[in-house]
Amino acid sequence: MVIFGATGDLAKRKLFPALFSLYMNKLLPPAFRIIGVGRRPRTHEQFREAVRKSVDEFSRIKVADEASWQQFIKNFTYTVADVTNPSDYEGIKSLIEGFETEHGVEPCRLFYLAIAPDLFATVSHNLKAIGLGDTRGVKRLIIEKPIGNDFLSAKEIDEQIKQTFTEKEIYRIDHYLGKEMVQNINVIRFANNIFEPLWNHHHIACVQITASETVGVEERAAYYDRAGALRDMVQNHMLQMLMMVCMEPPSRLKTEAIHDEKIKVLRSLRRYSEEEVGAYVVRGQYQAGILNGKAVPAYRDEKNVDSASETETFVAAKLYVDNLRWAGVPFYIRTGKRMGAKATEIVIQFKEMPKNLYFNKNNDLGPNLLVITINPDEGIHMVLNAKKPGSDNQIMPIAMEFCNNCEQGTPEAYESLIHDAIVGDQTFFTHWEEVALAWEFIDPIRRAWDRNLHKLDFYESGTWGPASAHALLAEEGHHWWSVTKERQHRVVRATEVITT
Ligand SMILES: NC(=O)C1=CN([C@@H]2O[C@H](COP(=O)(O)OP(=O)(O)OC[C@H]3O[C@@H](n4cnc5c(N)ncnc54)[C@H](OP(=O)(O)O)[C@@H]3O)[C@@H](O)[C@H]2O)C=CC1
Ligand SMILES: O=C1O[C@H](COP(=O)(O)O)[C@@H](O)[C@H](O)[C@H]1O
Repeated sequence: MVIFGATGDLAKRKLFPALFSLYMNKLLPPAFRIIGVGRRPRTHEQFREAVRKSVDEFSRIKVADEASWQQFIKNFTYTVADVTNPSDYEGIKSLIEGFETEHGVEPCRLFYLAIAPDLFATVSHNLKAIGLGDTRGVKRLIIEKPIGNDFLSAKEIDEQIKQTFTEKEIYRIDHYLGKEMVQNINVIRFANNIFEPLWNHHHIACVQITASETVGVEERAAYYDRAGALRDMVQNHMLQMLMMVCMEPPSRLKTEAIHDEKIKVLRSLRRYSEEEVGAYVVRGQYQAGILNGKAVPAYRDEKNVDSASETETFVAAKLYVDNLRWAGVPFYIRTGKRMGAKATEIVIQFKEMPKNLYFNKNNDLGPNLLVITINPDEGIHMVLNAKKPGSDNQIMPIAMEFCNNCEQGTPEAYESLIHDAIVGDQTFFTHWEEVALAWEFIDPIRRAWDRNLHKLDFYESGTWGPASAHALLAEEGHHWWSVTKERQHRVVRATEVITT
């Protein structure tokens, strides 16, 4: 595996720890080599020390003994190369071929582009020019999101990389698809007969998908201030979770069948014109506030952010999937930085009972909820109504709960995805058509905001987004649910969370 961008943030925080965990779980091939590439000069030793630091700091599996560490790290080498310079690929080529000859193995080459998307085409082109693009054995290209910054730029990148790699050789990472509970959505839906008959507009009132973060822009302003939350999170992760919830059962558990069903969801996703965007999509930017007892600055005061930046750090939207299954069901999505808690979760809110036999002055009969918690807690819980102990007809919500990661740690998303790329399973990678359709949905929203047709709202750090994000649901008589760990036996309204 050649990692372009081996001196960068992604390699440090995600790729090296994932590789180490795979190694410790005996999920790497018996003979492998990791070739790190970057422009910064590094000796092999310095590179290996950087990998060790990253594993110590970020890996879920820690180094337990020096002997196994040495066995692992001896497979890492580094070479300096500027990917825009074709002659710099000579060094990479000789390291690859040297390894293959030494071990007498057929080529099985994975090129991981942990670099900016505007370099994807250059690398693919240069790999082909040096003869690394047409191997006898296996070659695969692993690329990160976001691919391009709109449909046209993504298409251009795609056409260029396809001069070297076929669709079947391109592994587009959306790390949310590597998360255990995102992969579990299909199983929960298609392996439980109690859910599938209810999974439609007859029984579901609305679906809410939240991916909230407490972190701010951190060190990534150069990228983020240009991208914003719409491109950074909605175009990929949020729409991927939506597809997993909405897709029809695939004819079989094969990559193509699953991709086909996901693509159909995006084809049914209602598109908004630039003029309509204001009625369905809210954008926000964080202001200063208090998070975990600590004062945090406004987005505009963050390092390397333009002091008049209009970049959105929060998006909420009301989406519709216009097909027979989902006609009329609102899908509310929200994602943002510097929010009240780190939580990724999906709430399926079922319709109310047709008649309330338990009507009392408290009006305490709430809807049933199925909550899929993705991060940091992994699990599912169902919120049901039960009799309040000792009362006559008072009702209280109770939760039936399964925790996926309480007893033992589960693999990190990058572990699953790197492993899938090694064994050639594209199921949890994004097909080009998903990328294209997602951009076609996103582009008018972005254009409407660039034209300032709809205003940017502000929210205090540590809260749940601007008031307009709550109004979006109130119009339909809904409100955001918050069912996080601290409140697992109590269902509270998001509005209460703000005030508590
Ligand atoms: N960081 C994250 O959490 C996430 C990142 N991504 C995506 O991953 C990719 C990498 O992101 P990230 O690691 O954060 O970025 P960084 O800016 O931290 O790292 C960029 C890397 O690219 C290398 N690089 C840049 N230009 C060249 C060049 N001309 N020749 C060779 N190497 C070059 C740099 O190496 P050097 O300086 O040594 O040349 C560095 O290793 C991006 O596409 C990003 O969108 C996606 C999801 C999350
Ligand atoms: O891709 C991205 O995801 C992270 C959030 O990922 P998570 O696994 O911690 O939920 C986000 O912080 C980042 O901006 C974005 O590029």
